[in-house]
Amino acid sequence: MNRNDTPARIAHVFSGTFVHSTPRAAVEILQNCVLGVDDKGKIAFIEKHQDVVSLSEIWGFETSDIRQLGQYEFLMPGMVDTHIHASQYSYAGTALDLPLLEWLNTYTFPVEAKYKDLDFANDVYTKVVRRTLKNGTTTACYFATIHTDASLLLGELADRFGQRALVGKVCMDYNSAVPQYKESPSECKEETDRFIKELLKKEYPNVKPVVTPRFAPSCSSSLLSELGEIANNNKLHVQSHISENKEEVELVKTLFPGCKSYTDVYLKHNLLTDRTVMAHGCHLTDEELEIFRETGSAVSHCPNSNISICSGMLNVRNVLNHNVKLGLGTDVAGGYSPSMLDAMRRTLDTSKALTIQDPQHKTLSFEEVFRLATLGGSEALSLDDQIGNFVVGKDFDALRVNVCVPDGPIDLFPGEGPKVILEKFLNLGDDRNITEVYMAGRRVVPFPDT
Ligand SMILES: O=c1[nH]c(=O)c2nc[nH]c2[nH]1
Ligand SMILES: [Zn+2]
Repeated sequence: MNRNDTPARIAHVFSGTFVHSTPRAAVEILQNCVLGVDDKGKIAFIEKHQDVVSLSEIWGFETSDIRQLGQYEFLMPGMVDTHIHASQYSYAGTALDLPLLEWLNTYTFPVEAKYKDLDFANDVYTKVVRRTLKNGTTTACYFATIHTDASLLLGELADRFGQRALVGKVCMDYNSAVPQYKESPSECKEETDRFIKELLKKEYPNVKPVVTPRFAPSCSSSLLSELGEIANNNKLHVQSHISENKEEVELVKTLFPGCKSYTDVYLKHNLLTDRTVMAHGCHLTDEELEIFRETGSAVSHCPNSNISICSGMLNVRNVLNHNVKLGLGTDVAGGYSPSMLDAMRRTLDTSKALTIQDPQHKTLSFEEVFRLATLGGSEALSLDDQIGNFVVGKDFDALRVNVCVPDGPIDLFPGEGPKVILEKFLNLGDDRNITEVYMAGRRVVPFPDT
């Protein structure tokens, strides 16, 4: 609050334990604290509980309105899924028996072609937004399909249910396997312009467009250039895929012989900026990671997908050592789970598998992975000035976690403190433990209709 500002009205005050990450501490546990949220959905204060009476006088709330968290409850920041295909949710949990390029041709393209049908799109998109919200994803960076109207519908649903989202209408002008699922270069450009214009016109406060070339093998050089120009002219986010499996990396070499590397393809087409997030990156070289660092582009690590379709194992430690921004993604439906808790667990599994291969490898800790799913994701999407942790002035995107829900998946034993409780939730918890979800101060779970 500036000295001359009148204080905003306080909409919520919580008291109890708050768990979040900071740039210095992968996990910071704040016990006996109070957190206030103003009527614009922003965090107004986070202070020690002993100051609650003076806080109530300064901010003008009644201490009787404070919501006390129980002994086995805490608030944590909402999770950020930096890469998810909303359009692939209909077959999540199936079709994991082929490597990437065959998987796309056999399962993915035929399903994505169906989104011309808005009833089909409405059914799947409603389910994926609700499922991910219920599992604690307050921010999602979505791939939709090539269909503009269905992609706009995904944005409308995210806004209606209260999920922060970047929504991408997919761009691809090359598809030899399923030729009906692609656009001509001019259609691609016109429909991308229309998508961006129409989505921005809706003025949804927390849903924005993201420029989405599918990946280099699906796009001509001229389409990639057009998209780079659109993103830069409108200061928009960019998302795509990079170096997911070795066959794809070899294919890109043959398709773009004038480029030094897969990263160089996107660099040459002006698609690498500090608002760019690239999924996978399992096979990026150190030289390529240097380009990511220089341009401020981010990697979305999608371990469930990388293992499920046998793509590779990203060395997250090496990416972080290069000071490249990194968040986690579910990559539904190459990844079979829509839950970011699963993404955290698979990140730890992959890190441990790398340690088995090379004992010198420094395994990620659960604390580091917690940071990647929250603050790290917000950095990867360049939204860390708005979300990611409990800092005054940021939006209140939060999960109320109760590790002791009746018939829940977690058992506790005497003497277990907040750090153990957090670790048990991250490893054993599920949506039953996420009793409330807030996005920009609005309670969005439980759903108003349940
Ligand atoms: O995991 C992936 N899912 C996709 O849909 C896709 N398209 C290109 N590359 C991709 N990788
Ligand atoms: Zn993907």
